Amino acid sequence: MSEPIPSSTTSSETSSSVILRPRQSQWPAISMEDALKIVVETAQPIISKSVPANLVRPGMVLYEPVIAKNPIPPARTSIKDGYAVIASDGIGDREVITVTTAGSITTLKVTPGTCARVSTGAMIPAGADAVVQVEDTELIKHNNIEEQVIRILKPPKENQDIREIGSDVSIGQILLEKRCILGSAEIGIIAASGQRFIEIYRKPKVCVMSTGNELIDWTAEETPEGKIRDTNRPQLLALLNVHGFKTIDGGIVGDTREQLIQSIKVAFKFSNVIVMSGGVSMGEKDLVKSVLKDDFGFTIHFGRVFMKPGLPSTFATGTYENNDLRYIFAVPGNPVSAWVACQLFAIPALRKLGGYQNCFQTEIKVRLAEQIRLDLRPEYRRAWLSTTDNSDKESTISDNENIPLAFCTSHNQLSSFILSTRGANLLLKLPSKTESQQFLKSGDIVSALVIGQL
Ligand SMILES: Nc1nc2c(c(=O)[nH]1)N[C@H]1C(S)=C(S)[C@@H](COP(=O)(O)OP(=O)(O)OC[C@H]3O[C@@H](n4cnc5c(N)ncnc54)[C@H](O)[C@@H]3O)O[C@H]1N2
Ligand code: MOO
Repeated sequence: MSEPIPSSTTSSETSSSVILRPRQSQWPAISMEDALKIVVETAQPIISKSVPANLVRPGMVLYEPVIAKNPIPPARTSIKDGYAVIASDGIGDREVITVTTAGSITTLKVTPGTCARVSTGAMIPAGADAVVQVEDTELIKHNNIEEQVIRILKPPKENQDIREIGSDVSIGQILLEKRCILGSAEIGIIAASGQRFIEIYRKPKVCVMSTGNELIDWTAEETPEGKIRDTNRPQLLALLNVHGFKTIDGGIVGDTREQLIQSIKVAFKFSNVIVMSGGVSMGEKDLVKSVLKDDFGFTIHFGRVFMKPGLPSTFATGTYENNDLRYIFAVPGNPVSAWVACQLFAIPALRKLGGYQNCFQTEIKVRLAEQIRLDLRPEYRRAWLSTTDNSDKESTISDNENIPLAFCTSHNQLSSFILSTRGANLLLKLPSKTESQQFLKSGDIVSALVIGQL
């Protein structure tokens, strides 16, 4: 856990009194590596809850393994539409003594020289030990309604085309491991397991609020002079929803200590995590860190991170009213910084809280489609992956050319330029510039975080 640089400032000095504000940030700009380590080490999964099996949904994470309550299949069933026979009878004519279709039961027994007509999925009648598919038979006698005698044309082998009880899954078998993330396949497996209740990790509820006197709601018909539309709140609510988290809209909060305190208190009534944007830098109205530290007594784990965009990103935790740990991600107000910082810090923490084993975005190697001027800070540049397929010229291209190309979404990558987020499915991880390296060339290979559908 990193502590702020010792400072002689008091709580009143970090208030709105502009003449007293510190002229240098009190918060060391820690490395991205340290910040991410702090975030995932601090975030601890919340408790579990039991949900009826028919209410499990994609994205839920298992708190306990799912165990088979019944064997699959639960009875000996036919794999084919055909005839259940006694294998040792070999080829020849058989009297059809009964019929079983999927879901029906017969008490009749197949005896030498007889057979039962069966459908795929039907129970095999007692006595039979093989199924002969209809294609390998011939109809010999019928009464215009029912088959009476059929001929087996190919010698059957014992157990042919029969699924034995429990041959797919036995009782007590672990079907899904603890921490498994449920998708459509896993939901099907849960349905087959016979379990009626499933224990899952409780997902955190996240309140999203925007701070700033300049903000008006994005639904407003007009933008009054001096105001701007609150874009961060809808953007971050949607981002969190895409990642499967339940969100609460905390609205717009004015830049006063009282309004911040009041809004955070209300948010804590409904959520254990707050993502708030704005008010974390050096301006006289940037009160968020001070409110969290001085009014809520929260620990500020970091107040700046040496990265771009998102330098003043802040992460704080503390308890409020009960002993549950509350988490606050205070991301910068610039829309791009807010979006990137939420992806980099809040999403991994929320995934950890929700029981996910792998909290971070998938990282891939990409080839730069253009030259990039490096920044003093390590940068997360918005980009999209080319889907050009090179498979037809595989033998003529080098290994590097096989690495997919990434195009920056725009040349303008300022943190205020919201269009730089448009279409981005990657965040390129660019290193800081050095004396010897000021640029990356077109064709250079860099790592990138996957943040959208490829
Ligand atoms: N003297 C310094 N000034 C600034 C520094 C610094 O280190 N020293 N850091 C800069 C960096 S980097 C960033 S990023 C911004 C972040 O500042 P804040 O988090 O305090 O954000 P605000 O000042 O409240 O707003 C910044 C910018 O974004 C607009 N904004 C805010 N909220 C929203 C919203 N919900 N929707 C749309 N736009 C929003 C706001 O109007 C400002 O234009 O600080 C730099 N300054
Ligand atoms: O870090 Mo700020 O987000 O560069 O603009």
